[in-house]
Amino acid sequence: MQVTVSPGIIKGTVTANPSKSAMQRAVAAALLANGTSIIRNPGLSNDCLAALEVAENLGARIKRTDDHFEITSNGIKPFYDEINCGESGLGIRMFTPIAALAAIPITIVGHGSLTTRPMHFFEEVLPQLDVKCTTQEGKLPLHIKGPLQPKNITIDGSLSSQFLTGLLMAYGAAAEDVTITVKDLKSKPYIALTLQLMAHFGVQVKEENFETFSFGKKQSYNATDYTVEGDWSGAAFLLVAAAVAGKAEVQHLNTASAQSDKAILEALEKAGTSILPGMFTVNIQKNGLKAFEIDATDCPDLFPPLVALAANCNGTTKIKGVSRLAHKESDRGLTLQQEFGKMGIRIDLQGDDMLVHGGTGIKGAQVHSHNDHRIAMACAVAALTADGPVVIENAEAVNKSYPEFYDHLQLLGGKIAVEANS
Ligand SMILES: O=C(O)C1=C[C@@H](OP(=O)(O)O)[C@@H](O)[C@H](O)C1
Ligand SMILES: C=C(OP(=O)(O)O)C(=O)O
Repeated sequence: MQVTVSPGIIKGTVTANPSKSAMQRAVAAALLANGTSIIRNPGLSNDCLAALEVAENLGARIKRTDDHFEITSNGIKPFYDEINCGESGLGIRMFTPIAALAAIPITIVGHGSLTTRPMHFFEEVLPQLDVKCTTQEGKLPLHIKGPLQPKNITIDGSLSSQFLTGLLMAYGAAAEDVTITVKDLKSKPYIALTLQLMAHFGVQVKEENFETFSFGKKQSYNATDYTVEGDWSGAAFLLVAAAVAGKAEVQHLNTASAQSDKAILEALEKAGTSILPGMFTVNIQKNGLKAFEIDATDCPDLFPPLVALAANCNGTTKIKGVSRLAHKESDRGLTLQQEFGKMGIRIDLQGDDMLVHGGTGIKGAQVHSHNDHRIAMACAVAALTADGPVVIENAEAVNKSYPEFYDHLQLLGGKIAVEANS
């Protein structure tokens, strides 16, 4: 699919899409519980749909109604010996330890960008928990055979927090008097989100300095009612769109959320935009933009909207944490440099820093998403202040996290033409 975004003014109100990070965790917790859980405001992005399918294959029964999902489960009772996590990094890293709670051999597959992302962590860590595990030279497919036995263990958290999320979720159903110790954990707020979600489903973990995670007496997940929060990661693009090209109100955003990407507010403030955050609404307005400095090590998904913002700020913006981007849906430091380069914006990558030379004028161009949803969305936002239309190839990549994205941008006045069969 090819989408053309023309320069224009942003004005209007929109409701944030549901957070895929929250939804995927809730589906996993509902699978681990006994009974029927209700998930309200459910996400329907590809990553969320993949999580629902995995939960079904691991034993849950799922009923979809107009506005919620009912997930009925009796713990991990796989119907099949294979699960498919689609393109979701969180999905595979969270559901692998969960699937390993079962005693049968299970093959775990995925497609697209997921087939190139690193999984060697499992080969190193799962055998320490009595799970046999093989990969294809550190990549998919994974073959596992449990049952996983929670034990005291020390892991490396520097590549991704998602492996720890998976272990925490699985330990929640089976652990007794054990501790997970983590060295050099990155993306810490995502772990706060995991612990918050586990607590909502009745499982408590004692966390200290994001280094030790202790489980006391054996616990079990309670089936419950859960409403998925609005997604700060997707909304960040809309907030930046307003900051560079007009004004907007984005509703259903919890400013007290554990989501890491609410840090977009800090960047917008540093760039000098005018923000009015309510508890569940953010109003944002263009207001003379200046280059800024921010550390995005713990909120790596913000790089693409931050680059779209920085391209519009006079001066050189410095964003720290670029090494975190190498193993996302694309090598995002490089793809941002390449695609924004086509639009006339120079980006330098210096060690762990990204330098965006903004305020030099954005040019209309033909760009490519590299099958990375956040690259497609960043280019669409950059187009709003370009000197001509920006044509985005492989624009359907947004379906991974935010299928409503182009509709939402249009609701805010974005001029968008979609060509289905290019
Ligand atoms: O737990 C999660 O929901 C996520 C964690 C982050 O990954 P890392 O921990 O690998 O940074 C983030 O980039 C990803 O989009 C979603
Ligand atoms: C990296 C992302 O997701 P995941 O790692 O879950 O595939 C993302 O949504 O940008």
